[in-house]
Amino acid sequence: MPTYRIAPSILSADFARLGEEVRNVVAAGADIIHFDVMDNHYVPNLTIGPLVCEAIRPHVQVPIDVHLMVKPVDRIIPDFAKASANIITFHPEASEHIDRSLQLIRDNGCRAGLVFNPATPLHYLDHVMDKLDMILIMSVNPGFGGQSFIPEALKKIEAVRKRIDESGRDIMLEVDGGIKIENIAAAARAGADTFVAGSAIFGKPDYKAVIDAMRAQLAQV
Ligand SMILES: O=C(CO)[C@@H](O)[C@H](O)COP(=O)(O)O
Repeated sequence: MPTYRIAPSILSADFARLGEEVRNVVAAGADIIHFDVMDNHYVPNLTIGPLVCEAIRPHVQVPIDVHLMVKPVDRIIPDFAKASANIITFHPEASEHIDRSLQLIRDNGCRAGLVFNPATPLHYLDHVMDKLDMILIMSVNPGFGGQSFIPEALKKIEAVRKRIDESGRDIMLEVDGGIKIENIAAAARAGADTFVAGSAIFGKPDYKAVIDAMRAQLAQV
Protein backbone atom coordinates (compact mmCIF):
# COMPACT_ATOMS: atom_id res chain seq x y z
CA MET A 1 0.00 0.00 0.00
CA PRO A 2 1.37 3.50 -0.81
CA THR A 3 1.98 5.93 2.02
CA TYR A 4 -1.22 7.93 2.19
CA ARG A 5 -1.27 11.35 3.84
CA ILE A 6 -4.27 13.36 5.01
CA ALA A 7 -3.74 17.12 4.82
CA PRO A 8 -6.54 19.16 6.42
CA SER A 9 -6.92 22.61 4.84
CA ILE A 10 -7.11 25.25 7.55
CA LEU A 11 -9.15 27.43 5.20
CA SER A 12 -12.20 25.82 6.81
CA ALA A 13 -10.86 26.04 10.38
CA ASP A 14 -12.04 28.58 12.95
CA PHE A 15 -9.46 31.34 12.42
CA ALA A 16 -10.26 32.84 15.82
CA ARG A 17 -8.94 29.63 17.43
CA LEU A 18 -6.31 28.60 14.88
CA GLY A 19 -3.66 27.30 17.28
CA GLU A 20 -6.16 25.05 19.01
CA GLU A 21 -7.64 23.97 15.66
CA VAL A 22 -4.29 22.81 14.23
CA ARG A 23 -3.37 21.04 17.49
CA ASN A 24 -6.73 19.26 17.50
CA VAL A 25 -6.56 18.18 13.88
CA VAL A 26 -3.02 16.81 14.28
CA ALA A 27 -4.10 14.98 17.44
CA ALA A 28 -6.94 13.56 15.33
CA GLY A 29 -4.41 12.04 12.91
CA ALA A 30 -3.56 14.68 10.29
CA ASP A 31 -0.20 14.07 8.58
CA ILE A 32 0.25 17.54 7.09
CA ILE A 33 -1.29 21.00 7.63
CA HIS A 34 -2.42 22.47 4.30
CA PHE A 35 -2.11 26.28 4.32
CA ASP A 36 -4.00 28.17 1.58
CA VAL A 37 -2.61 31.58 0.64
CA MET A 38 -4.94 33.71 -1.52
CA ASP A 39 -4.16 37.23 -2.71
CA ASN A 40 -7.40 38.69 -4.12
CA HIS A 41 -5.56 38.96 -7.46
CA TYR A 42 -4.65 35.51 -8.75
CA VAL A 43 -7.82 34.24 -7.02
CA PRO A 44 -10.85 36.26 -5.87
CA ASN A 45 -10.31 35.72 -2.16
CA LEU A 46 -7.89 36.96 0.48
CA THR A 47 -6.58 34.79 3.28
CA ILE A 48 -3.43 34.46 5.34
CA GLY A 49 0.29 35.10 5.04
CA PRO A 50 3.69 34.21 6.54
CA LEU A 51 2.91 35.73 9.96
CA VAL A 52 0.10 33.23 10.45
CA CYS A 53 2.32 30.38 9.27
CA GLU A 54 4.93 31.40 11.84
CA ALA A 55 2.23 31.66 14.51
CA ILE A 56 0.94 28.11 14.04
CA ARG A 57 4.41 26.51 13.78
CA PRO A 58 4.93 26.08 17.56
CA HIS A 59 1.57 24.30 17.80
CA VAL A 60 2.37 21.39 15.44
CA GLN A 61 5.30 19.17 14.49
CA VAL A 62 3.89 17.92 11.16
CA PRO A 63 4.92 19.51 7.83
CA ILE A 64 3.16 22.72 6.79
CA ASP A 65 2.25 22.59 3.11
CA VAL A 66 1.83 26.13 1.75
CA HIS A 67 -0.31 26.42 -1.38
CA LEU A 68 0.39 29.81 -2.95
CA MET A 69 -2.56 31.16 -4.92
CA VAL A 70 -0.71 34.41 -5.51
CA LYS A 71 0.79 36.25 -8.46
CA PRO A 72 3.67 37.00 -8.66
CA VAL A 73 5.07 34.17 -6.52
CA ASP A 74 8.80 34.76 -6.06
CA ARG A 75 8.90 37.61 -3.59
CA ILE A 76 6.77 35.81 -0.98
CA ILE A 77 8.66 32.48 -1.13
CA PRO A 78 11.57 33.41 1.21
CA ASP A 79 9.09 34.85 3.72
CA PHE A 80 7.22 31.54 3.95
CA ALA A 81 10.48 29.62 4.22
CA LYS A 82 11.50 31.86 7.15
CA ALA A 83 8.04 31.27 8.63
CA SER A 84 8.84 27.51 8.79
CA ALA A 85 6.88 26.24 5.79
CA ASN A 86 8.09 22.79 4.75
CA ILE A 87 6.50 22.45 1.32
CA ILE A 88 5.67 25.37 -0.99
CA THR A 89 3.60 24.95 -4.14
CA PHE A 90 2.56 27.52 -6.74
CA HIS A 91 0.61 27.73 -9.98
CA PRO A 92 2.79 27.67 -13.14
CA GLU A 93 0.75 30.39 -14.84
CA ALA A 94 1.44 32.68 -11.86
CA SER A 95 5.23 32.52 -12.32
CA GLU A 96 7.25 34.25 -15.04
CA HIS A 97 10.04 31.66 -14.68
CA ILE A 98 8.83 28.33 -13.35
CA ASP A 99 12.26 26.72 -13.09
CA ARG A 100 13.58 29.74 -11.17
CA SER A 101 10.65 29.75 -8.73
CA LEU A 102 11.08 26.02 -8.03
CA GLN A 103 14.80 26.51 -7.45
CA LEU A 104 14.10 29.49 -5.19
CA ILE A 105 11.87 27.30 -3.00
CA ARG A 106 14.57 24.63 -2.74
CA ASP A 107 17.34 27.17 -2.15
CA ASN A 108 15.29 28.38 0.81
CA GLY A 109 15.26 24.87 2.27
CA CYS A 110 11.71 23.80 1.37
CA ARG A 111 10.26 21.08 -0.84
CA ALA A 112 8.82 22.46 -4.08
CA GLY A 113 5.69 21.75 -6.07
CA LEU A 114 3.48 22.84 -8.95
CA VAL A 115 -0.31 23.16 -8.80
CA PHE A 116 -2.66 22.48 -11.72
CA ASN A 117 -6.12 24.02 -11.91
CA PRO A 118 -8.82 21.93 -13.59
CA ALA A 119 -8.11 23.59 -16.97
CA THR A 120 -4.32 24.00 -16.66
CA PRO A 121 -2.48 21.68 -19.08
CA LEU A 122 0.13 19.26 -17.77
CA HIS A 123 2.79 20.32 -20.29
CA TYR A 124 4.19 22.63 -17.61
CA LEU A 125 5.69 19.45 -16.12
CA ASP A 126 7.74 18.71 -19.22
CA HIS A 127 11.10 20.16 -18.23
CA VAL A 128 10.94 20.41 -14.45
CA MET A 129 10.26 16.91 -13.12
CA ASP A 130 13.72 16.83 -11.53
CA LYS A 131 12.90 19.93 -9.48
CA LEU A 132 9.58 18.69 -8.10
CA ASP A 133 8.81 17.16 -4.72
CA MET A 134 5.03 17.53 -5.05
CA ILE A 135 2.43 17.86 -7.81
CA LEU A 136 -0.95 19.18 -6.67
CA ILE A 137 -4.02 18.56 -8.81
CA MET A 138 -6.91 20.90 -8.07
CA SER A 139 -10.27 19.16 -8.22
CA VAL A 140 -12.07 22.50 -7.87
CA ASN A 141 -11.27 25.93 -9.24
CA PRO A 142 -9.12 27.62 -6.60
CA GLY A 143 -10.32 30.38 -4.31
CA PHE A 144 -12.89 28.90 -1.95
CA GLY A 145 -13.50 25.95 0.33
CA GLY A 146 -16.66 23.87 0.25
CA GLN A 147 -16.95 23.39 -3.53
CA SER A 148 -17.88 20.12 -5.26
CA PHE A 149 -15.24 17.73 -6.58
CA ILE A 150 -14.82 17.94 -10.39
CA PRO A 151 -14.69 14.28 -11.58
CA GLU A 152 -12.53 15.14 -14.62
CA ALA A 153 -9.67 15.60 -12.13
CA LEU A 154 -9.41 11.81 -11.81
CA LYS A 155 -8.12 11.49 -15.39
CA LYS A 156 -5.56 14.17 -14.69
CA ILE A 157 -4.40 12.39 -11.54
CA GLU A 158 -4.00 9.18 -13.56
CA ALA A 159 -1.91 11.00 -16.17
CA VAL A 160 0.31 12.57 -13.50
CA ARG A 161 0.73 9.24 -11.69
CA LYS A 162 2.01 7.76 -14.97
CA ARG A 163 4.49 10.61 -15.40
CA ILE A 164 5.75 10.27 -11.82
CA ASP A 165 6.17 6.50 -12.13
CA GLU A 166 8.01 6.91 -15.44
CA SER A 167 10.31 9.52 -13.89
CA GLY A 168 11.33 7.12 -11.12
CA ARG A 169 11.33 10.07 -8.72
CA ASP A 170 9.77 10.31 -5.29
CA ILE A 171 7.14 13.01 -5.91
CA MET A 172 4.03 13.40 -3.76
CA LEU A 173 0.78 13.53 -5.75
CA GLU A 174 -1.72 15.65 -3.88
CA VAL A 175 -5.38 16.28 -4.71
CA ASP A 176 -7.31 19.27 -3.38
CA GLY A 177 -10.95 20.29 -3.59
CA GLY A 178 -14.16 18.59 -2.59
CA ILE A 179 -12.40 15.58 -1.05
CA LYS A 180 -14.75 13.66 1.27
CA ILE A 181 -15.02 10.22 2.86
CA GLU A 182 -17.16 9.21 -0.14
CA ASN A 183 -14.65 10.06 -2.91
CA ILE A 184 -11.21 9.74 -1.32
CA ALA A 185 -10.83 6.13 -2.49
CA ALA A 186 -11.53 7.10 -6.11
CA ALA A 187 -8.79 9.73 -5.92
CA ALA A 188 -6.41 7.15 -4.42
CA ARG A 189 -7.25 4.59 -7.12
CA ALA A 190 -6.43 7.24 -9.73
CA GLY A 191 -2.99 7.60 -8.13
CA ALA A 192 -3.15 10.35 -5.51
CA ASP A 193 -1.28 9.74 -2.26
CA THR A 194 -1.90 13.03 -0.40
CA PHE A 195 -5.43 14.30 0.22
CA VAL A 196 -6.37 17.86 1.13
CA ALA A 197 -9.71 18.15 2.87
CA GLY A 198 -11.09 21.35 4.35
CA SER A 199 -14.83 21.42 4.90
CA ALA A 200 -15.07 17.62 5.16
CA ILE A 201 -12.93 17.72 8.32
CA PHE A 202 -13.33 21.17 9.88
CA GLY A 203 -17.03 21.21 9.05
CA LYS A 204 -17.64 18.25 11.39
CA PRO A 205 -17.50 18.18 15.20
CA ASP A 206 -15.32 15.03 15.41
CA TYR A 207 -12.14 15.44 13.31
CA LYS A 208 -10.80 12.03 14.32
CA ALA A 209 -13.97 10.26 13.18
CA VAL A 210 -13.64 11.83 9.71
CA ILE A 211 -9.90 11.12 9.39
CA ASP A 212 -10.37 7.54 10.61
CA ALA A 213 -13.20 7.03 8.10
CA MET A 214 -10.98 8.41 5.31
CA ARG A 215 -8.17 6.04 6.31
CA ALA A 216 -10.62 3.12 6.36
CA GLN A 217 -11.58 3.98 2.77
CA LEU A 218 -7.91 4.20 1.77
CA ALA A 219 -7.16 0.82 3.37
CA GLN A 220 -9.54 -0.79 0.88
CA VAL A 221 -7.93 0.67 -2.26
O1 LIG B 1 -7.17 25.52 -2.19
C1 LIG B 1 -8.31 25.29 -1.90
C2 LIG B 1 -9.39 26.10 -2.50
O2 LIG B 1 -8.82 27.01 -3.36
C3 LIG B 1 -8.62 24.16 -1.02
O3 LIG B 1 -7.53 23.77 -0.21
C4 LIG B 1 -9.87 24.20 -0.21
O4 LIG B 1 -9.66 24.84 1.01
C5 LIG B 1 -10.34 22.81 0.04
O5 LIG B 1 -11.55 22.89 0.72
P1 LIG B 1 -12.65 21.76 0.57
O6 LIG B 1 -13.03 21.69 -0.89
O7 LIG B 1 -12.01 20.49 1.04
O8 LIG B 1 -13.74 22.25 1.45
